[in-house]
Amino acid sequence: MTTHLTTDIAVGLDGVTRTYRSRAGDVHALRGVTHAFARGSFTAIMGPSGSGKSTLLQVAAGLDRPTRGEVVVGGQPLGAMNQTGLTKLRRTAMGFVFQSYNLLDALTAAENVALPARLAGRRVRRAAIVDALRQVGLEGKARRRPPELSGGQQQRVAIARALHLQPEVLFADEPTGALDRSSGRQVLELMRAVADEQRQTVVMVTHDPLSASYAHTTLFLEDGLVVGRLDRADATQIAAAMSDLERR
Ligand SMILES: Nc1ncnc2c1ncn2[C@@H]1O[C@H](COP(=O)(O)OP(=O)(O)OP(=O)(O)O)[C@@H](O)[C@H]1O
Repeated sequence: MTTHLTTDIAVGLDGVTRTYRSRAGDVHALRGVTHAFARGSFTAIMGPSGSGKSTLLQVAAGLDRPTRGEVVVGGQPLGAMNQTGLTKLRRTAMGFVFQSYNLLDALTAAENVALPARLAGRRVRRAAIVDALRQVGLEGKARRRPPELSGGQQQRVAIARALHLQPEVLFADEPTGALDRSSGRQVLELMRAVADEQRQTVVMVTHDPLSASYAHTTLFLEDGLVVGRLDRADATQIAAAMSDLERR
């Protein structure tokens, strides 16, 4: 992967393997994954349990190092970075959203959104916080604390927190896993809008074909390899591809 080709690639994986060594033997969680996540794309990652989805997300986000291969985020190869550099890049270039919202109950929504920037020692602009909350449709809830918000609203605060530093890429692991259908839909529509309107890049692990149908592209993992891909597919097509995989 040469630098002049990476300008429109938010996250690039080149021959990535990840082997966990354990007393019971080696576990090959990723066996050689090469994929370019284009800037402004929304990609869902699906696959049977144990196929390597979480490992892929962790390695792409620099939370875990590949055994072999290279990960490039925003044009920067992660392999060449030390822990301090990686932490800095994660704070500025990446946002994270998980099934559990990980908000602090003692802080208001606005303070939760501002927290990563504060931890990174950055100046927090009030206007940027208001913008981030507006982007997720919560401009009127800035002073509420998480216990005073619904699950869907809390997840949207978590997304505002992830987006407020304008990261290159938003990584999401089962972001709607704890939400009812209608709140889940709002969160998925929001992530799609983030990609379509802000040209930010979203990579989401999910078990749910309906969630995956909000993405532009679904990648299918099996046994540590990307074994398939669907573009602009609906939930029925994605579910059919998943059951084919699980039947093999
Ligand atoms: N820390 C670890 N040590 C040893 N093996 C691990 C470790 N983490 C994951 N694995 C193994 O690596 C493989 C891939 O795991 P991973 O969690 O990436 O799969 P997944 O597709 O996210 O699964 P699920 O859908 O069940 O969350 C599995 O066989 C798992 O048991």
